[in-house]
Formats: sequence, C-alpha cells, structure tokens
Amino acid sequence: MSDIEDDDVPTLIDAEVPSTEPPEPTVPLTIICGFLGAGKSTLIRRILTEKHGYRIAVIMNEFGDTADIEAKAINVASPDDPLGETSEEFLELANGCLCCSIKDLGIAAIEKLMQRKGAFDHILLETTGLADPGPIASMFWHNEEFAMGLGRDIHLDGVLCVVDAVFGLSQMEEDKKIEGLGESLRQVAGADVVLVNKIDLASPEDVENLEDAISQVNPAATIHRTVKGEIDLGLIMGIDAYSTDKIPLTKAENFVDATDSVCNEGCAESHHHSHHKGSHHYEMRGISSLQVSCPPLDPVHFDQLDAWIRTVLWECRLPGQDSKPDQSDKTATTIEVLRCKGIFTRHTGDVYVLQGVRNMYEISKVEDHDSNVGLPDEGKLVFIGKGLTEQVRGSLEKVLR
Ligand SMILES: Nc1nc2c(ncn2[C@@H]2O[C@H](COP(=O)(O)OP(=O)(O)OP(=O)(O)O)[C@@H](O)[C@H]2O)c(=O)[nH]1
Repeated sequence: MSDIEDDDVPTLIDAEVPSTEPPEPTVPLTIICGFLGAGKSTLIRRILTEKHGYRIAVIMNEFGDTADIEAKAINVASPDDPLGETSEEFLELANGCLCCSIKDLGIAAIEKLMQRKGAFDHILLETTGLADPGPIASMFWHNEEFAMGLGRDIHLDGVLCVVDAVFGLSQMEEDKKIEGLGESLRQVAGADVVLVNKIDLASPEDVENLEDAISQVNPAATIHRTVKGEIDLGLIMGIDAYSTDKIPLTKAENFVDATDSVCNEGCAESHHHSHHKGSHHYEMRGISSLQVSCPPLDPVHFDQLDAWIRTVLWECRLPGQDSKPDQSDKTATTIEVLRCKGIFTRHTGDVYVLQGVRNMYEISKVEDHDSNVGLPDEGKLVFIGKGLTEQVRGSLEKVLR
C-alpha cells in the first residue's frame, strides 16, 4: 500500500485558461479643437448631416446652431423619456449619426453615451475654441482611472485641429502670453491632423506660409487643406495616432518627410516645403520641436534613451542637470514636452514605437508590423514643446550614439 494519503494526491487546479476570444474592439475617439471661428462647427454640421456612411457620435459642448438647422432631420429617440425632457442630451440623426450635448467633458456624460455602444463606430469630441487639447488627450490616454473604466470601451484615435487659412498665421503669431504658451500654439502642437480650412478665402502663398508655420511647430502632424470642412472622413478618423502596437501609415509618412501636406481640393500631389528639409530644430514663439535621427539601439543605448525621456518628461530637466532651471532666472528655459512620437529599431531588428502626451509616455515593441508600411532608413524621434533648445538636442543625440 502506498504511504501517500488520500489528501496528498495531487488534485487538478482549475487554472484560468486564457480566453481565445479576441478582445472586444474599442470605439475610437477623435478630439476636435480649433482656432476661434476657424470652421469647427461647419465641419461638425457637415458630419452630422451628410450621407457618408459612418455612424459617428459627436459630443459637443452645446448643440447651438447645429441642432437648430437640423431640427427637422432630428428624430429624438429616448424610450425612457417619452416626454422628451432630457432629449437635448442625445439626438439620433437621419444619417445614422448620434449627436450628444454635454456642458463639460465629464466622464459621466461619456459613460452615458457609451450605454449606446453599438449604435455608433466612432466618437468625435468637440472642444471649445480656447481649449488646450493636451489635458483632454491625456484623460483618454494612459490614465489609470480611465483604463479601468471607459478605457475598456474607448481608445484615443487622434487630435484634429481646424485652423483658419486667412487668420491662422496671425493668430499663431499673436498668441504669445507673458506666461506660458497661447492656446492656438498648444492646439497645433497637440494635433495629429491639422485642417487648414477656408482656403477659398486665402491666396495659395498665404496657405503655404501658414502650412510652413504649422510644420515648424509640429512637424509630425499631417496637414490637409479644406473648404467648409470638406474632407474624406477616412483621412481624419481611424488614424490610430496613439497606437503603440502598430505603425500607422500616416505616421510612417510623416517620419519620412514631416513637412508634406495633402490638398483635398482636387489637387492630387502633396505639397512639399523643401526649405525645411534637413532642418532639425524649429521654433515659433517659445514652442518648438526637435526631430532627431535614431540609430538601431543596443540595450545600453535603449536604457539610456528611456532614462533620458523619463528625466525630461517627469523632471523637466536634462540628465546631468542638477534640477530644473531656477524660476527667477529669466534666461533659463524650462523644458515642457507636450507631445512626443518616435519609431526606431533595436539592434535585434525589432521595431519600437514611442508615444507620449505631456508627462506620460510609452515605448513598445511593434509585434507584427505591416511590411507594406515603409519604415525610414533610420529611426526618428520627435519632441514638441517648450524649451527644446539645441542643448536639449545635443543631450538626446549623446545618449543615442
Ligand atoms: N468662405 C468660407 N467660409 C467658411 C468656411 N468654413 C467655415 N466658414 C464660415 O466661417 C464662419 C465660422 O465658422 P464656424 O464653423 O462657426 O467656426 P467655429 O470654429 O465653429 O467657430 P467658434 O466655435 O465660434 O470658434 C461661418 O460663417 C462659416 O460659414 C470655408 O471653408 N470657407
């Protein structure tokens, strides 16, 4: 007889078998910001009324004119509210879009919208003309609270900024504040896609100058020219600008030539602003960008890059610098990164993507990249923000080589 007691007989433990079901897809969310009067409402009105085949939920601060104009087309559908007392919160439109009005960007309102998940495929979130999209973007990206809740249903697809082709340049130039940066520059800096709208009212030369200024502030944004927000919605939605597990097409293009812009006015070719090529440091009114080539990184250099980003984003200083510049020293510049992106390889050949919004960032390996998406010969890192001087560039280049 065995001396193993019954109790000792190993029993099978119910191990949690990983589900083979693919995770539920999350709904992409695009933040729309724009200069005052640039044409945000016009774009949104178009989206809410035209037959385009997309089921989009648009969240706006107030219905305003949009709802008045579309009142006849609106079918207020609220089974729980036959009297329509709360009908101003959700309106289902004839073209399949859902219009939602919220007074603030509180998570609760968006949660309410998500109860209608399945009724739409994409969310557009309009901000007021003066909003800095950065804090809103970070609310939807890598925020622990968000990840536990709404993050299971929503992912940030991109930030779209509408700029007035006529007044945009002067708005950007005038928009300097004694302390910090003006909102128009923050909007351009934080955008993944910029619509230069009202090009029917501006000369081609003025449009080019404006696009140059936009590229100076944000070389990684894709620029499209529009009249009355007329654009293929596929160019502004589903761009996956914050993805860390694949390389979005737009981004790869941007990294190959960050100053290309595409015209939607029947103009087939991209516009090249060749005088910026080869330049790696741009500056406009305190806000600037750094674009640095990145060779394949061995483990030491990879760790150095990670530590560099951590120090710059979290401590607003360069590694090796004791502390952030003394606030009373007017000549010293504090570093403030608003957005960073990058694609690079490690010495093993694995491709990595860097994504960052303000002080949050992620470096992740691209598991399965589409070989059709051309990678640049060398990796590229782009930082957009304040105080990104030549000294900062030198410091970054030093840790990479
Ligand atoms: N000529 C021309 N007018 C335009 C174009 N886009 C918008 N407009 C007009 O410009 C004015 C302002 O447009 P809106 O769409 O209200 O601008 P907005 O960005 O929503 O404005 P705010 O919310 O007040 O900041 C309106 O009278 C529009 O009809 C365009 O491409 N060309």
